[in-house]
Parts: sequence; structure tokens; C-alpha cells
Amino acid sequence: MPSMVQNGPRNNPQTQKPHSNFPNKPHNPDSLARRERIERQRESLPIASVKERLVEEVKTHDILIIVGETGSGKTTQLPQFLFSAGFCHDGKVIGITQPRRVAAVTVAKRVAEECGVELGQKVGYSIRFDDKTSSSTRIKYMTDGLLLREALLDPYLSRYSVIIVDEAHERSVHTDVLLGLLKSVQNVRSNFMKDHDNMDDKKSNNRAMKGTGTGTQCTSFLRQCHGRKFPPLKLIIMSASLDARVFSEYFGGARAIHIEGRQHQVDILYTLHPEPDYLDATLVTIFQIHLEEAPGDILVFLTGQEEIESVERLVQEQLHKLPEANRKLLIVPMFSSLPSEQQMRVFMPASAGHRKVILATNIAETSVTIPGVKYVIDPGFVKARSYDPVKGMESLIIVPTSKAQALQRSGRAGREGPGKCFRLYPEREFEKFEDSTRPEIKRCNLSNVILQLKALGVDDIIRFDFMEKPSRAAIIKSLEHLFLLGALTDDCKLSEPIGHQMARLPLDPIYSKALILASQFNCLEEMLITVAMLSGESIFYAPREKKDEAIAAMKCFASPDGDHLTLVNVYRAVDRLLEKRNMEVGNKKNLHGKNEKFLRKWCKENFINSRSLRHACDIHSQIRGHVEQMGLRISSCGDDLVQFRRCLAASFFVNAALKQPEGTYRALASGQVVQIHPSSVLFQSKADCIIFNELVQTSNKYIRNITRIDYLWLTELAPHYYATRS
Ligand SMILES: Nc1ncnc2c1ncn2[C@@H]1O[C@H](COP(=O)(O)OP(=O)(O)OP(=O)(O)O)[C@@H](O)[C@H]1O
Repeated sequence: MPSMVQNGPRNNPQTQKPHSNFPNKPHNPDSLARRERIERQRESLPIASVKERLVEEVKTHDILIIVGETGSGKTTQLPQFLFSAGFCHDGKVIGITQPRRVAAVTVAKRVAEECGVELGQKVGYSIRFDDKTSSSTRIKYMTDGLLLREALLDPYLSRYSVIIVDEAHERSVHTDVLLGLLKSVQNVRSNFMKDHDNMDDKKSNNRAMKGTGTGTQCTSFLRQCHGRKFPPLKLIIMSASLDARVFSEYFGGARAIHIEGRQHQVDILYTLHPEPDYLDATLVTIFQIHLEEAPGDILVFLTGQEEIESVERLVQEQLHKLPEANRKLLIVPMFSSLPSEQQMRVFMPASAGHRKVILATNIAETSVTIPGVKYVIDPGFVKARSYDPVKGMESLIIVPTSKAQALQRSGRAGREGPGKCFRLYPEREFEKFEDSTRPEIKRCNLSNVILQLKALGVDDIIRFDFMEKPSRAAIIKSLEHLFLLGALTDDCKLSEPIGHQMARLPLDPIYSKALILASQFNCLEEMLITVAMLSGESIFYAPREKKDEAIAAMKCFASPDGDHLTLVNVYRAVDRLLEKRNMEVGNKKNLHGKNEKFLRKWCKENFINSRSLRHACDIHSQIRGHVEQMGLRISSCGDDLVQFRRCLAASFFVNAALKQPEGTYRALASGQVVQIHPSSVLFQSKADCIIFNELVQTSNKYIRNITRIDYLWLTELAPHYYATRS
């Protein structure tokens, strides 16, 4: 059983003395007052009264599991306690992982402010495509995926003295892989320490190799260990809502402690009956709070961009029906494909007298504190990945949240004072929720994870010490997939150079391979555009009330050959447009500043989602940087789009489908019958053979992002797959 840490009597905030973390230099009265306020807030957090005890626990245990209420101060305070206790001497770093980028960034900003330092100095963050750290960074927040990538370059994570895996309850696929890896790294580092104390170097190497015998296959990884010594790694697993027993067992009976106490009360309200339409119920609740409750911002959890944008429109419509005095409502969307600066808008206060309504996906569910939020609306649904290993198909489905997720959501109210959480379902429904979220690793395509593990030198994936093993069928299917993509050799090793190149790109393996192939097909420019456009939400939008206009607008870009070429057409049109505009007004060619306003107008007229377009442009320039670094030849096929289609066929051959006499399509790999999604430009086409990128499961099995190809190309370009099938 986990032991309990009791917090002592709460300090009286009024009597706190200034904290030593703040540099001793004069400040202007405003910032001084803010700092003092922050300082008082810090010292009144439940975690503050168990500081010494926690530091002692970390000193005496190499692995610690910490469970503490949302808002008790784990994420922001524990790293600072450990820093002050000397865990960063010798220049070592305390790393804290988060499942989400936005949490890593905002928490790092807050902690830098609390420490009175500039972000990127003592306190920093590192997320994919954005690094705010320096050689002086000692407290580093990052995504779990980023730490995995760091392990590719530094297998022992030797710069870290402590790694805190925060929000472990989320069980993202990266968290699970990271836990397996950290367990192995810690084993190696602890054994080296013991051996360093007791034995000569030769013996110590042998023992360390035995020491990792937890089923983990890290042989090449261990070999690099010869002759090197590492300080032990402290590992802390943290969350407000994890099952400490499961984690403790995985780590060989690791110590688990609970931090008791919460800072502010959150009242939970349920509906009396199930709501037939949760979006409608959301709308009603937003206005009920706006018109009847005390000041305070509202955070609403929705399942995705489409839902958010539709609620945004509905709220705007309703708002216009209210008297002028009641219209002071600012709506701010927040979802992962929104550019980071726009995500950060949710953290800015609304202008005086306005109430802010944040419409967010579950990216706002854990770790983040959004100042001003007093009310949370939780309809109880989330979009989750689901994978069918037999068919090798991944899809996104809307499912009820778990109890752990509901708890995290309610925890976003009551960060600065008492709050309320409106759950849009009856309490008896809540009781039916799963306790915790099903680990993502059990319901996703594992190709990406396996590629990364292989790059880390883990050869035997089936024997890797996963906290919860993915099914054998899922592992084998993904190995098969990687083999088909040419990433693995016959004996299941990472191939040279393709497999290694693919592991370097931060993309789904099928897209990485498409980029590598495109450089051989002379169409890397076009493939970069396609991959960037496919990495976010849809570029096109068709509001219900203007559907015909939207379809007509899309026709201007539509290619009879399919969606990929249509996306290229949109990108090229934007490029030409900005080129022309720059000639006229002499602006710099970018999507910012004056051009942004101009482009937004153009997007609106053409029913293009300007947010998605901007996101795609960001990704485009980032991936371009990667392929340049890898030395791939970037050229364009110009008007020879047959060449590009051939490349698409060579890249996505596993997702080919043939037209059936009755008009549906049969996917060649899985044999399942699918239909072209109405949003595709090929919806009413008569193309005989196609490749597609996505399968969406609603009442029907729809395929999206489709290109017409010639059937004969499949046997020509993917003979290893099709020559044996026909
Ligand atoms: N960016 C911020 N702005 C204002 N207050 C903040 C901010 N970040 C944290 N806080 C304050 O610090 C408190 C503790 O936050 P912290 O993230 O450390 O808690 P936690 O225990 O990790 O919570 P959770 O489990 O929800 O992540 C918050 O409740 C809030 O009062």
C-alpha cells in the first residue's frame, strides 16, 4: 500500500518572508508586488508544507511514485525543491516530461517567472521544432516524445540527474515507451554506480549487462557503456489520478507516496438526465453560466477542431441575439494543430468586463493552469485512437472519457480560487466510466514506436519490457509494415540508409518514406507540401449554411486526379498570390504581419481554413529544414504531375483500393469494402484504382485523401508487395 504524506498546518500567506529564489536586485513596485503575490501563492500550495519530506524521499529512493491532487503544486514546485536541494550540482539537469506541448511551454514559463529568471536560462523547455534551453538550463520541461528523441543521441540520458514523468496517468504511447526505456537506463546507471564503488571496471561492465535482465533488449545500447561511468538516475512518476499500485509493481515495488490536500474547492454539478445532444447542452450551459454566474472564465472540453469551430459559430450566433450589455463574451479556440502563438492566446486575459470562453480539446486537460478559469464544462467525451491490427487500420473515434480524465478536467477550475465543474451527464453515468484511460499503446499503430525503439538499439520488440504489452498481433503487423516500407532488413534490423533516415524524421513512417522516395522521383517539393497539409486538420471548410458556395470554391483548386494534387494546387495558389502581392506592396514573403490579414481574407473567400493553412505552412518549413539537413535533393516535378502520382503510388501502395462494380472500393491490403468520403474531390469519380491516406469509421467506412493511380503502377513500383499477390 502506498504510504501517506500528511501536509502540516497551512502557512499563513500574510506572514511569509520573501523567498531566496528571487535575485536580490531592485524591481519596480508592480513587478515586486506580483512576485510577492506569486511567492505567497507558492507557499500556500499543499506541496509546500511537505517540501523537506519530499526531498528526503527522493534522496533515499531512486524511483518514487507521487500522487497528489490537481493543483497541489507537483509540476511547478517539485523541480524547484530538487534544484535547491542540490540535484543539479555538476551541471546536471532535472527533466520533466509532459504528454502535451502546450503544458511543457506554459509550465516552463510559469516556473521561470517564479524563479525570477529569463525563460531559456535556468528554466527552459524543449518541444518538437521549438527549443528554449541553453547550456545554463537546469530545470527543463519537455514532451515525452522529445525525451525519447534525445535518447537516440544520448542513450544514457547522461545529462539528467532526475527525470520526472508527469501526468503518467495519460499513458500516451510515448509515456509507456519512455517508462520502459527509463527503467532500463536507470538499471544500467545504478549498476554502474555500484560497480564503480565496489569493483574494477571490467567486472562492472559484465554485471551491468546482467542487471538489465528484465526482458529488455538493449544490447547495442549497453555495449556503448564500456568504460563509462554515470551517476544514478532518479526517476519520479507523477500524476493526480494514477493507480500507484500498477506503477509501483512495474518498478519492482517502488515507493509510492500521496500528497494530501487541495488548494481550492471545486463543486461538481451533474445533469439529471443524459443529454441527447451534448453540443446543444454545451451551448445552453455556456450561456447559463454567462448570464447567471459570478465573473470568471469558462473552459469547455470538446473533441476536435471541427466541433470547436462549430460551437464557436453557434455561440457567436446566439450572442448576437442578446442585448448589447450581455455580449461581452470572448471566444478562444484551443486545439493541437493551432499554431503555438494562437494557442497562447488562451492565456491572455480578456479585456475588462468580458468573460472568456475557451473551447479546447483535451490538450488543456492536464498540467495547464489557465488564469481566470473558474468554470469547466465537461460533456464527457474525447476523440481517441483505435487500431485494428488484423486490418492494419487506425481510426479516430469519439468515446466517453475515463474517471481519471474527468478528474483532470474538473481540476482545471479552482486553480486560483474556488471553481465549478458542470458535467453534462448524470452522476450514474460517471460511475460507469473506466477508472483510467486505456493505454494508447494498446490501441494504436506501433510502426512509429517500433522504428524509434529499433533506432535505440532495442532489437527484440516482443521482449521489450513494456508496462503493458501491446498485442503480439499489433507488434507483428507493425513490423511487417516497416518491412514493407523498407525500414527493416530481412533479419528485422533497421536498414541502412532508409530505416535510419526514416527514424530521423519526426513523422509517421509512411510519410517519412514518402519524402525519401520523392527525392528520387524529383517531386520532393510536392511531397513536402502534401505531407505538411496532411499533418494537420483539413484545409477546406464547408459551413452547413454555405455548403454549395464552399463546394463551388473548392472546384477552383480541385484536380481530377485527386486530393493530394488538389492540396498542391492550393499551396501553389497561395504562393503565387503572395508573390504577386509582394510585387505590388513590397511585403516580405510570409504569412505574418500585413500578409496575414490579406491572406485571411483570401482564405475566407475561398472557404479555406486559414488556421489550418498557416499550421501546414509552419510544418512545411520545419520538415523542409529536416530534409535539407539529411541531404535529400529537393526539386519539383513542375507540371509533370504523373511523376508525382507515381511517387504517391510508390509511397502509399499499402493503402490501394480497387473500384467494385457497385461503386464502392475494396482495399487491396485488408479486403474491406470502403467508400470515398464526400469531402474528397474524387467523391463522384469513376477512378478504377486509387491510393488513400486515411480511413474514418463512422456509420460507414470512409476513405479520405485519395489519388487516382494506374493499377499497373502497383506491380511496377511495389513488386515486393503486389507481384506475389496477383
Ligand atoms: N501559469 C500559471 N499562472 C497562474 N498560476 C499558476 C500557473 N501555473 C501554476 N499556477 C498555480 O500553481 C498551482 C499549482 O500548479 P501545478 O501545475 O504545480 O499543480 P499540479 O499539482 O502539478 O497540478 P496538476 O496535477 O493539475 O498538473 C496552480 O493551482 C495555480 O494556482
